[in-house]
Amino acid sequence: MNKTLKIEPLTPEAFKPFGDLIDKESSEFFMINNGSTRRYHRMADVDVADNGGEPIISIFQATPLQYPLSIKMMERHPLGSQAFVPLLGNPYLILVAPKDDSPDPSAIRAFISNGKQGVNYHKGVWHHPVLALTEQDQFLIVDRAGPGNNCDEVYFSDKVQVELTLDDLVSI
Ligand SMILES: NC(=O)N[C@@H](O)C(=O)O
Ligand code: NI
Repeated sequence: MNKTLKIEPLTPEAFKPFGDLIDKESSEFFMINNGSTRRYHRMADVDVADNGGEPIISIFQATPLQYPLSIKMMERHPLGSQAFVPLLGNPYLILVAPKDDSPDPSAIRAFISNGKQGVNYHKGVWHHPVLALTEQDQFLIVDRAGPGNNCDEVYFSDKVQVELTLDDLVSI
């Protein structure tokens, strides 16, 4: 199977099958703190309690991979959600595939965040490990610590060729 992924802009509707957008621009807010602060309330839920899991907050500092990128694998977290919030405002890529026993390479979708949009992968959603586009980019991560295996990785056979190029980046 040969496929070059088309990179799509990140919108709540497009990302809905995979999780939540953590994005002020597409969220409601209400005023708090005597009218000095907007609260963009509950953009996503932290779903990590299965099997005695607890929510944790971490920072990832990521190095960009080489492009064009051949997608060799996808992973999922069967016991919990995983949120990525960009800390430095840089665009980054997101690769996801629908929940299934194994990731369907033909169903992989690529999105680009404008650098102000975070994502919260729902439990069990197949995704590629973080894809920074800027050297040493930083992300706040909210995911799960606890017992049990919470990371399934599936490597594609050599017959599967899924490419990600930056040539046709949607201007965002
Ligand atoms: N392994 C790890 O903590 N990171 C991945 O889950 C990822 O999605 O980047
Ligand atoms: Ni992950």
